[in-house]
Amino acid sequence: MSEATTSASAAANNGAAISSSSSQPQVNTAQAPKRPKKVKKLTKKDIDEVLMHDIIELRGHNHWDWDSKTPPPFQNFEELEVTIGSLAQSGEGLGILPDRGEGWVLVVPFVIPGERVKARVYRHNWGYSHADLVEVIQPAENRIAQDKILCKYFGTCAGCQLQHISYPDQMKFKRQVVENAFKNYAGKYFASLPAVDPVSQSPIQSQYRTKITPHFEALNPKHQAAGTSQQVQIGFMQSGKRRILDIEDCPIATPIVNEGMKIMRADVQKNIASYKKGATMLLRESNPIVPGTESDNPPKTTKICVTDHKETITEWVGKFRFDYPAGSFFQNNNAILPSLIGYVQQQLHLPLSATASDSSSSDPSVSGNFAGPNHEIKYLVDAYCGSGLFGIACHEGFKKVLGVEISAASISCATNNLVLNKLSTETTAFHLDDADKIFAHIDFPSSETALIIDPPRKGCSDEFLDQMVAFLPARVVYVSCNVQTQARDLQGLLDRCAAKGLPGYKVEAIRGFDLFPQTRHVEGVMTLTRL
Ligand SMILES: C[S@@+](CC[C@H](N)C(=O)[O-])C[C@H]1O[C@@H](n2cnc3c(N)ncnc32)[C@H](O)[C@@H]1O
Repeated sequence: MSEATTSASAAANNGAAISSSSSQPQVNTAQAPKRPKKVKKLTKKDIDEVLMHDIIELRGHNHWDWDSKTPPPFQNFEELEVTIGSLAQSGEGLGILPDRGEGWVLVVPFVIPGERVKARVYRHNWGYSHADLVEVIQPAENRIAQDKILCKYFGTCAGCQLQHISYPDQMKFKRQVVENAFKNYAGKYFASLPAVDPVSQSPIQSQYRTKITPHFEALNPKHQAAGTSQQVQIGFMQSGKRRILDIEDCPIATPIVNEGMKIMRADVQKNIASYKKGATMLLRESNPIVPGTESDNPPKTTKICVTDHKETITEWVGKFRFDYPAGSFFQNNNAILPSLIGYVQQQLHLPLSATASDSSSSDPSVSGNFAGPNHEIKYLVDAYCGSGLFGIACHEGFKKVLGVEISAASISCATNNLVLNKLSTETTAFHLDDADKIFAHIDFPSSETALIIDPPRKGCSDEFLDQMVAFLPARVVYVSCNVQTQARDLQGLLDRCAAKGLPGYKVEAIRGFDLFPQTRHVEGVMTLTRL
């Protein structure tokens, strides 16, 4: 059973999306999440706020009958029947309880809109409660049959949210997630945005993750002292609980990563008594060149699983080789990278007078590479460049490329990747710096410069957007694993332009890429042209 919060008011104190000073819970749907001066890690508040947008959309209004003292209209751990009305961005189903309170909402994982389900409530917020799925009473016609579900841990493990949904339906859901993000967090400009394009599919929907990070906890010393036998749990968090689920293999991870997991599990199990604390393990696929074949064209590669953060990973994206530290950032779905890169490249080189329909007409997962360089745009800036993925793979057609990254280990790999890919260090360079200062070092003419932004989940800081508006690159391609902060940043950018009396940017295209099949996550790519 899940840990319960005993009163709605206690839960509401955590759910800061709801104003506790007002007698009615409110979400300010007109404004983007408040941006701290220097952007920090995303908090539960931000996540609750995203969920609240989805709840308000389902209820059709933001009027509530409760104040912060109102307890939920049922007992803790009560089992309730509800019909699922929609899927939240979290991948959880939302259902209104018509006969309990006025429109109290249940948040239930692993369900599909239209299904009648039984769920056990365990944590309450102001106007909604989280519940474990107990039973699907009336399954949706499109629910994947239990014996066809990819993973035996699905429904218990917190890692995947969508394995019970067909892949085409996952794509429809993710497109909606992207659209809702722009509606809720760039609402002022939503009417002027192009329709969100269909999500580009991953060529494989299982065995795609090149990196996983399972956890384990040390044995409980009290049980050890009493000589009670204990089973060490090595795996991922359980859905809705703060407990680790023991997992022997993960069907969305690549085969070599699963082989590595077997070896690592056996090692941890054997030596568990020596661990004072639990830990998170790293398992990452690497494809190094087989020694002696370096001068072959192409050289032979092999697959290994790396577990040491400091080791170097070798990964191939199309014709490019990327070496990077095992513990640093790199995209986790190698199979979709050629089409993501092809699309970003195509978007960078759109004619500056392109229309939205020009830019979104082709499905990059089918068409592949870009049509050719746009001679109006000669310079490329790669902000948050990591180990140089976009700067290197998209360098063709640019006179100069400059990348900036805050991790010293990544930047030294990015520089080494230039050499590995035989790119000139005269025309392509990577600098160790804060992206907030990226334009301080750039003497490219802004009307001939394209900017790639690929920040962490928290998005860009105020300082980053301020300097961007001071520079005004002619083309921007913004890649993000968090479409809510991406949309918030778009609004921040356009607001800044308006405040300065500048015409701002036209949004050419918004498209999701499915880097994370079977999960709720989607990568957003947005293309802007300076007006
Ligand atoms: C989502 S990753 C993208 C990396 C790269 N574009 C890729 O696709 O491999 C974000 C990167 O931003 C870097 N980063 C975070 N904050 C930064 C900052 N303030 N300035 C520059 N880089 C930053 C991180 O170290 C990380 O490598």
